[in-house]
Amino acid sequence: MLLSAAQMQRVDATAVEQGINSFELMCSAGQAVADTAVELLQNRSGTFLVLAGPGNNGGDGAIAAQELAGRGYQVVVVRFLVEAEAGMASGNEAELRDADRAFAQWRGVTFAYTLQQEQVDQQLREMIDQSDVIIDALFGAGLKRPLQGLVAQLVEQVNMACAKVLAVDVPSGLNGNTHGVDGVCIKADTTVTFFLHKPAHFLYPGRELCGRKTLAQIGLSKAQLNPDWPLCVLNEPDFFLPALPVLGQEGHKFDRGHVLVRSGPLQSTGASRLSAQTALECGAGLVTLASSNEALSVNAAHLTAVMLKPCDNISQWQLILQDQRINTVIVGPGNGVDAATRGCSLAALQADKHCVLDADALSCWTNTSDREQLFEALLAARYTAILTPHTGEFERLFGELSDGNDQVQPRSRLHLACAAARLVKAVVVFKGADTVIAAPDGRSAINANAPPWLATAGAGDVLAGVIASLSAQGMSAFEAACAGVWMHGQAAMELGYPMSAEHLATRLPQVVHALSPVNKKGFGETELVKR
Ligand SMILES: NC(=O)C1=CN([C@@H]2O[C@H](COP(=O)(O)OP(=O)(O)OC[C@H]3O[C@@H](n4cnc5c(N)ncnc54)[C@H](O)[C@@H]3O)[C@@H](O)[C@H]2O)[C@@H](O)CC1
Ligand SMILES: Nc1ncnc2c1ncn2[C@@H]1O[C@H](COP(=O)(O)OP(=O)(O)O)[C@@H](O)[C@H]1O
Ligand SMILES: [K+]
Repeated sequence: MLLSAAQMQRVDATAVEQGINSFELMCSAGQAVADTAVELLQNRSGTFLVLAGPGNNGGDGAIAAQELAGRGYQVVVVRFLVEAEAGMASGNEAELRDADRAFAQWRGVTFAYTLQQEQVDQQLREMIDQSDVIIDALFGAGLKRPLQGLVAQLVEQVNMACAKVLAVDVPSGLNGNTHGVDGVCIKADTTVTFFLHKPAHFLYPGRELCGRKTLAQIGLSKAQLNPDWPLCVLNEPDFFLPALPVLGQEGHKFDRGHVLVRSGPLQSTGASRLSAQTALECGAGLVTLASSNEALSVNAAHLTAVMLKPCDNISQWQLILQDQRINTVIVGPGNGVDAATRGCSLAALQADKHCVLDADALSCWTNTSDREQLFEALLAARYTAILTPHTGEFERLFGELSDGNDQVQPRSRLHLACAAARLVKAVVVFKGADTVIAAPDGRSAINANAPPWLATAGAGDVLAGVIASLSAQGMSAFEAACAGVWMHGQAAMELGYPMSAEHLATRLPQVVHALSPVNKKGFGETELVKR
């Protein structure tokens, strides 16, 4: 599970309400920072510089300093305080007291600066240049505004320094609520976080700014979580494995679903074939490609196990949709940005099928009344549809969205995907380097296993295919989308760079195979007991 900075602060407060000593939490956090800092030195001797901010993030830094000094390392501490404490204080005196207690335990020298000071001076510059590991304990969950003045300059100096940088909780400047950076931010080699990661650690730019991520347990537990918080997870197999398709011993191919894919016209049939082929190879029982008569022979020349059906107009499409055995439909890949794609998308949504709308089925709603028609059909659909937009498609479809939480500005891809999912009651797979999968009930997942070479022509068509395949085999829309996105990234990782969408489509079945519980079950074996 992932928690925003605000939720983490709530966890902290709940812990205190439940009788957990907040200073002990800080001591555990500081010790974890020290452990990670030592690892960064890689068994060499060296100097640590702790840059400590005015809040509890700085307190963690002070505890780490004392711990490191106790282990015999040379440590320099610089504390940045608010000049007029009363005017600038966070208002939470208990938090300030913990940080002050931490500094009271620090036995070494503290160089004190005020945040109002205008420039990084020579002394500070030298301390940065002479250190081997810089511990960034400036700001964590309590960051309220962009870094300015002295700290902004300081961050720029640190980012240019040769020292390794260890960020405490988050790299200072990364906002744990908006998940973004407004202005400058520390670029860390390693980030140590406590209890649970934040979405900002896995969304860009945070994912890159954090460097390696480590998680330390400091005495918090599920007992401090609010069960009403919508689930946000890192998309990993543990999350979707229990939902993967299970095959009955006497199962029929129709038990594993029948996927219908709408082909593009003669000059653009490849995309839908990639989707269809992937859907079949990832386990769907049957796949049919509905193709115009003029494209039929081109499609036929490339397909064997995927079936073909002629379909020249919306009436024929609706007739095909009447087949009750077809349980899942893909519309969009290579289909064309036109009225026919709009009509076929609406008909699919109205036909009580699981629907994956991708590519042109997301781009063809060019005016407001078109979009309203789509949104109405999505809201009325019997099954939760799955939309798979990349950034351009998302912006065309959803434009300016409000997620009802206007205090969090600017909104990240996570906020936008969740808002879109809620608006149209569909699962939204917001594709990118940090693909977000959002469900209408507020659940969300951030995917982090996809390598950059996955961005290749046709990769999206393959993704639509695997998601539809899993959906056809009985997985819920959200779980099918999460599993499909992860498997897609994993297949690309296994292939390595360079890679084409065709390679991806042929590799995906191996990923499904490796994860599927059915391959561990030993079907077809007859146990013969001899006495
Ligand atoms: N369970 C938890 O949540 C725990 C949290 N701990 C630490 O506590 C941190 C959160 O502490 P706080 O809530 O005190 O917050 P921070 O220490 O992140 O910062 C708050 C202080 O910074 C000031 N400030 C915020 N943005 C500023 C800006 N742009 N320029 C100048 N000043 C700014 C605020 O006025 C306030 O004084 C976490 O990040 C973590 O490191 C740990 O001590 C262990 C337990
Ligand atoms: N930098 C990146 N790192 C990892 N995955 C990426 C990156 N950029 C794009 N992707 C993924 O590549 C796929 C591209 O899909 P899409 O944009 O629909 O391409 P196409 O339309 O060519 O099929 C998506 O799954 C997306 O999440
Ligand atoms: K920090």
